[in-house]
Amino acid sequence: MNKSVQRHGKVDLTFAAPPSKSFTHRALIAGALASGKTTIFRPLDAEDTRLTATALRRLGIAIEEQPNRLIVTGCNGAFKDKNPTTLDLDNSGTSLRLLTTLALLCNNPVILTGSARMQERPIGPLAEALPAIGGTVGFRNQPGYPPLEVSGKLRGGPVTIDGSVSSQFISSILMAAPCAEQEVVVTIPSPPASASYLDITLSVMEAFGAKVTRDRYEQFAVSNHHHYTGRRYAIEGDYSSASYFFAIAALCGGKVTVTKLAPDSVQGDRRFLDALAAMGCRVMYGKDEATVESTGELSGITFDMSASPDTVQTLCMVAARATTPTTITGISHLKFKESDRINGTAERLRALGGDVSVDDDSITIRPAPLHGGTIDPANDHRTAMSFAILGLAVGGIEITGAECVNKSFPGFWDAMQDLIP
Ligand SMILES: O=C(O)C1=C[C@@H](OP(=O)(O)O)[C@@H](O)[C@H](O)C1
Ligand SMILES: C=C(OP(=O)(O)O)C(=O)O
Repeated sequence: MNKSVQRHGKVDLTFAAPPSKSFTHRALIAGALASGKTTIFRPLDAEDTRLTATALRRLGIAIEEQPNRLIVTGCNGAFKDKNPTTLDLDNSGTSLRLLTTLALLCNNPVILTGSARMQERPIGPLAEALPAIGGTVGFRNQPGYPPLEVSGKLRGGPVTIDGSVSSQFISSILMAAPCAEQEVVVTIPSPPASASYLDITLSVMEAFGAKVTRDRYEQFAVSNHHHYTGRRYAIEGDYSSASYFFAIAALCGGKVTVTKLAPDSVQGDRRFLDALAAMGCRVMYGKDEATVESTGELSGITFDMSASPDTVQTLCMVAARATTPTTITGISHLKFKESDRINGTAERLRALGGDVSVDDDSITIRPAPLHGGTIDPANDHRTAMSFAILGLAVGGIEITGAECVNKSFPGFWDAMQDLIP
């Protein structure tokens, strides 16, 4: 499916944020490990969250679908798998990484695999850490990359893990830890990438009854005497997906309100609004919504996005229309996402006339007259959505393979119907 995007003038629009992908993955996993049933209200129904649900079903978890809710019957920390299982997680990094440690709660070995791109996304640091808590990991092809086979029992104990490539490695151990045979103490020797996602992980763990003692992002001690209990759990709105709507106000001028967002959310991508404010937008918060207002005049900024990886590309689009340069730092791990989002974004902006330079951990975007062109997102949902929004300011941008947004935001093009018919 291709989408042609033309320039649009000032807007005055309201959108509803879709449910959070990260919270939905975690609620499914906590509900699966819990004792009793969990009702998840307003879960995200997207390709990635369906991959997590399908994998849990393959491990014997009953997940019933009802309108706008899922009913999960937990296994009380021990899966009832009868045979070795292969889980294909396509290109859902969160699904594959979080499920890797869950394999230590299975009776049989579990093979975790995925798409060609998923097999280029590293998992070595997690694999190196698992033996310390009872796991055995083998690689089917390239060491350090999926497909991997995981077996063993979640004994628990002290474990040190490098989170510089992905916070998901740490979240994986944390999510399973309440089901270990002994307390799990996770030590992180250097600041983890995307640290804010560890706050999402702890938020869900504690909501389901886990007990975690933390020392900043350096150490987490998870009690094995406080297990997950099934509950009613509502998914909050997704700030990563909401960023595309907010960016419309910045790029076209006018006002955009996004509802169904928690103003006090721990989601790191809430910081995208701070970046817009720093660039000259007016940001206002309501009870469960946020509003961005802009004249369309934007100043460049220097901004650390290390805890907000999924809105870096959205910010790059806004930066491309600012009157002074922008440098975004803390982004080295974006090389390992659905695509190499640092060089991929730079190359695509340059193809539209952009003036962009990159190094291993940052991208700098300078003012330049942009023109239309064709953008192939290479099956990266965030590349497709980001450049679509840029098209509303530049005009004449064609997005090919636009269905790739279904990974995280199946309703994106419908929501944009009035702007991108
Ligand atoms: O834990 C999660 O839910 C996620 C963590 C982040 O990945 P990294 O920790 O690999 O940066 C983020 O990019 C991804 O979309 C979701
Ligand atoms: C990187 C992302 O997700 P995942 O790591 O789950 O593939 C994303 O949604 O941008």
